[in-house]
Amino acid sequence: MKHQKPALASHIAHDRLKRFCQSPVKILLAIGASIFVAETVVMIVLHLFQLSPVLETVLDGVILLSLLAPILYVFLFRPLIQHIEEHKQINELLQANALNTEAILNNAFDGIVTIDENGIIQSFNSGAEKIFGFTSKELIGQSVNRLMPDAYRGAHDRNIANYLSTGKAKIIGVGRELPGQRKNGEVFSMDLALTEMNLMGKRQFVGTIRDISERKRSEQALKQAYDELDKRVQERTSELTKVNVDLELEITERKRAEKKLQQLATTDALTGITNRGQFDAILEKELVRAQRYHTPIYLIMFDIDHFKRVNDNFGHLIGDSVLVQLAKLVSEKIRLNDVFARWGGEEFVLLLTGGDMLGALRLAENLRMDIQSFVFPEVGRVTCSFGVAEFAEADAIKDLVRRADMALYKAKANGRNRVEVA
Ligand SMILES: Nc1nc2c(ncn2[C@@H]2O[C@H](COP(=O)(O)OP(=O)(O)OP(=O)(O)O)[C@@H](O)[C@H]2O)c(=O)[nH]1
Repeated sequence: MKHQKPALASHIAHDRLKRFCQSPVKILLAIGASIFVAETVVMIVLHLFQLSPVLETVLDGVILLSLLAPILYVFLFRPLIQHIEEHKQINELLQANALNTEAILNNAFDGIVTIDENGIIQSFNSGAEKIFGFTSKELIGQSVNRLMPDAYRGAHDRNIANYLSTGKAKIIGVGRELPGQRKNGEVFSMDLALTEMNLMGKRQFVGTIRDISERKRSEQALKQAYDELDKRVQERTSELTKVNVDLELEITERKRAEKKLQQLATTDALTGITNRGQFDAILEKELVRAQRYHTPIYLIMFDIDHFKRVNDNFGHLIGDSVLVQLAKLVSEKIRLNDVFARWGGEEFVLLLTGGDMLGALRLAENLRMDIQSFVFPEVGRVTCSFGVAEFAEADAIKDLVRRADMALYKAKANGRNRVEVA
C-alpha cells in the first residue's frame, strides 16, 4: 500500500504529461510562455548591469539559447522521441502477432482457406496444403473452384452469387460434408465449415476443412461388415424359422400320433368306448380314492342275452354292429363322470362314483328298459341282464368284480333281462 501511492501519483502525472504532449497547441503555448518569461527576466538583469550593447546582445543570445534548450527538449524532442519509440514498439508487437497468427494457422491440423467475394483464394495454410496437395503459392490468387470436382463448381458459384445478393446461405455458419478434389484429381470427402469476416471493409469467407475420407472409408467398411452380418443373421434366422416350423409340425404330428396311440391303447377298437385295460387302471385309482375318502363306488356289469343267437342268425358282422349301437345307446344315457367300458365279448361294465345303491339300481334299470325298447335295424330288439355291486372298504378289485359278476349271473339265472344285486 505504501508504495502504491507514489506509484499512482507518478502514473497520474505521467498520464497528464502524456496527454499534454499529445497536443501541439498546448506545447507551442508552453514554449512561447516559457521563452517570454525567461527573456523578460534576462532583459531586466541585463538592464540593471548597464553592459555594452554588443555584449548585451551576445549574452542575451547565449542565455536565450541555454534557456530554450531544456524547454525544447522537455516539450518537443522528448515527446517526439517517445512517440517514435512507442510507434516502433507497436509495430514490433503487430509483427509478432502476425507471425504468431501465421504460425497458428500453419500448425493447425485443419485446412484453413480464405477467399474473397469472387471466390479468389487469399490464404491457404499448410493444413490445406497437406489435404489438397497444392502449395499456397500455387493457389493464392486462383479460384477456389480448383479445390472441388467439376460437377460442384457451377453450384458453388451460384451459391456464392446467391449469398452476396440475398444474404441467405445454406452453409455459412454451419458445417457440411462435401466432396473436395486434390491436386492429383482424387475426389475425397471433407467437412467444410464456412464463416464470413470483414477485413478492412472487404468481405472474406474463411473455410475450415477437415479431410474425412479415412473416416468415411472406415464407416463404409463398417457398414459393409454390418450389412454382411445382418444378411447372415437374416439368412440364419430364416433357416431357423424354417427349422422351427418343421419342428413345430413334427411336434404337432407327434402329439397327434401320441394321442392316437393313447386312444388306441385306452379305447376299444370296435365300439370306441373305454377298453378293459384302461378300465382296470381307472378302477384301481378310484378304489384307492374311495378308500382314502370313504366315498361309495358301484359297479354295474351287464351282458347281452343270447347274443350267440344274434351271431348265429345274422352273422358276426351284424353282431358287431349290435355291439356298437348298444355302446352308443348306453353312452348317451350315462353321466360324464361314469366310466363305461367293454369288459370283453358282449359284456360291458359301468363304474359309478358317488351316489347310493338306489341310484345305481335305478340307472341299471333305466338302461335295461332303454335297451329293451330300442329296435336294432338289422336284428330288432335285444335285452340285457344286469348285476350291480357296491364297493366295500375291505374289498380288493377282484372282490368287487366278482360280486358284480355274481349278480349278473344271478340275473341270467333268474330269467335274464333283469337287474340283480350281489
Ligand atoms: N359279433 C360278435 N360276437 C361276439 C363278440 N364277442 C363275443 N361274441 C359272441 O357272443 C356270444 C356269447 O355267447 P354266450 O357266452 O354263449 O352267451 P349268450 O349267447 O349271450 O347267452 P347268455 O349270455 O347266457 O344270455 C358268442 O357267440 C360269441 O361269439 C364280438 O366281438 N362280436
